[in-house]
Amino acid sequence: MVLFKNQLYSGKVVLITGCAWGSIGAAVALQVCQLGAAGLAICGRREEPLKDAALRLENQSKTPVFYQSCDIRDPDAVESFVAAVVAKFGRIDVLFNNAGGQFPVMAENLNSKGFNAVIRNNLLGTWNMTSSVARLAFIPQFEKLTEAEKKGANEDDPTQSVPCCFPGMVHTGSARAGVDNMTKTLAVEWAKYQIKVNAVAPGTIVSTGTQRYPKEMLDKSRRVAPLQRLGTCEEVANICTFLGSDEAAGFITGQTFYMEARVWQETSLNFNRPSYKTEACVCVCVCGLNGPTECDRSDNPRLFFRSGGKQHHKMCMPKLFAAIFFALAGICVAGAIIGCVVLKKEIDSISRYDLNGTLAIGDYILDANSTTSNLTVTLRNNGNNNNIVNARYDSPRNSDLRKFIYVDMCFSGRVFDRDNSSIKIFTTVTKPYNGTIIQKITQQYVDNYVVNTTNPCVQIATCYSATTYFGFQESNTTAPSSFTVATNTTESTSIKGNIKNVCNVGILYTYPGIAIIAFACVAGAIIFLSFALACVLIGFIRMVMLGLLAVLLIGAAIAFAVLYHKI
Ligand SMILES: CCC/C=C/C(=O)SCCNC(=O)CCNC(=O)[C@H](O)C(C)(C)COP(=O)([O-])OP(=O)([O-])OC[C@H]1O[C@@H](n2cnc3c(N)ncnc32)[C@H](O)[C@@H]1OP(=O)([O-])[O-]
Ligand SMILES: NC(=O)C1=CN([C@@H]2O[C@H](COP(=O)(O)OP(=O)(O)OC[C@H]3O[C@@H](n4cnc5c(N)ncnc54)[C@H](OP(=O)(O)O)[C@@H]3O)[C@@H](O)[C@H]2O)C=CC1
Repeated sequence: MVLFKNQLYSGKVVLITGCAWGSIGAAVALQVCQLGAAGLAICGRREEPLKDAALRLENQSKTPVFYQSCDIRDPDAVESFVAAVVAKFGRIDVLFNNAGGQFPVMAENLNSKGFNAVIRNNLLGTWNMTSSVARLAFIPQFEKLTEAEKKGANEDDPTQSVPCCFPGMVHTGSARAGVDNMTKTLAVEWAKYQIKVNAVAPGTIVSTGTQRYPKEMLDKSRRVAPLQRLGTCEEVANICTFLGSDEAAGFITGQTFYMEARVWQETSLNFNRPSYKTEACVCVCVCGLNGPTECDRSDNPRLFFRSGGKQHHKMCMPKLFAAIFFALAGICVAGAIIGCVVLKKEIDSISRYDLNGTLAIGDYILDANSTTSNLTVTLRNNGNNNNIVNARYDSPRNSDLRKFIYVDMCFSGRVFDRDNSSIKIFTTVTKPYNGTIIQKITQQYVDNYVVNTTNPCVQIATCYSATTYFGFQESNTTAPSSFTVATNTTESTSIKGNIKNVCNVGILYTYPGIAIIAFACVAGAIIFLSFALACVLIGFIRMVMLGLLAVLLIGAAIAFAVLYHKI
């Protein structure tokens, strides 16, 4: 590909700083040599890469190459190098200030020495070289021209200047900004010598230099680049060669060419920015009277809410939703706490009957919170079954919502004073709240539960508004004579001491309404909290999808709760 006129650099002596093979400087050098440069001078701190580059350049062109080790930060070394170039080639026509560089570092980790090193490299070094070449070559050469000939040497400056900012490399950003201004200032100041001063800000270029940078950093550069790729040394060389040619760019001066115009601007915007999409932003602008605000100027499609006033508020949709969901989660947590406290209070108020002693006929088991009698143990003289002891249990609060109450009755020994006899239990339910259920439960105990002396506990279920009679009957159908004590109340005292404990009257299921609300609040808190976190972490679209899923889950949970409640 022939980009430039053959021999464009014919007769020109070119000085390029920093020219190791593979660097931008070397690419510029190759082009100018192949375009017929009369002489090339290169420098760098290390001699070996210079020697290598000089050999390659001479192999690929007819241009004689002069190289010398020189640190551009050292003004004396620069002065001596430039003098040597002038001595070697007699003049310098074009200077490419290419040498430079820095190291990636966060500002807070950058010490003064490091900052100074980079400023010296990129700003001071550039100045040293520019000043030396101007004083030792450009200006004297100009002075020697006849009036007719005074039409110019030119200088091309391929260091970057950063249009916006340079996150992660404040030192070089500062330096490049300095070079940008230096370019403009010298272009104006030295126009009288017909020196044209331009700068190139290449963006991120694949080179030996960037190979030393972390891959993530280069990936990020690629991502934010308008063209979604990194540049090549040759592409930078093209613009440099163009600018360095008086013939091609003779009227251009004082310019900084941003090869990848918005790259750093974009990088800075993306620096530490959350990952959610900006197009989902709601822009709430409370506008003043002075016309459009920053919201109007946004590139992204946004929703606007406006009112009068002087302030401007912006809030992104995910954040807005996150705030709402956090608030809802907070309400749910409060509801759950209140529900649990109420439930606990209710559970604590449930009677714990522990008679720890003898239950006598006619004794009452009192509800801890009630002065009314709840459980009455009486004798029932039914004529035929004269050996039956009956207890009657009236639920303590007929008006409340509790449903099932378990009464555990434990015996320390036999109910009746008769060795090795088993006891059969039966219950009779009157006024059942729910005949079917009660019957089922009581039936279970009636049929299956046989108390003997080694397992003397029974459990009897009752329900509110019901009166349950339960009793203990000897399995032996023939009533032993000693049981006749139960045939009348006066003799009932003989069962004293047989029933040791009637304990643990507790609830199975109390205040189902409150329980459901508390459960729903806990579930709601979890769900809303997840929503809020989803908004913050995964963005709006995914959050909406998660939201739909959550709505389904909530629906299923409510349906389950209602069904469970009904059953
Ligand atoms: C996305 C990419 C875009 C841009 C791409 C390019 O530009 S590509 C082109 C890329 N090509 C280039 O950048 C090539 C040219 N660049 C260089 O030669 C170096 O980066 C230089 C400019 C710092 C000079 O280095 P030197 O050794 O001659 O320097 P010195 O002895 O005068 O002072 C050194 C002081 O600076 C500090 N410091 C130095 N390095 C590091 C570090 N890695 N870590 C932390 N700190 C560091 C340290 O304080 C040290 O003092 P100490 O603690 O030692 O007492
Ligand atoms: N590559 C990129 O993406 C970008 C590069 N730039 C700039 O473009 C220029 C070239 O970049 P690139 O080719 O990638 O860099 P490289 O690191 O590949 O090459 C830098 C060259 O400069 C020489 N050099 C560095 N510091 C000094 C010094 N103090 N005195 C003399 N010579 C020096 C190096 O040789 P030695 O080590 O032997 O001294 C080397 O030959 C640099 O200024 C760089 O900062 C700007 C923006 C982006």
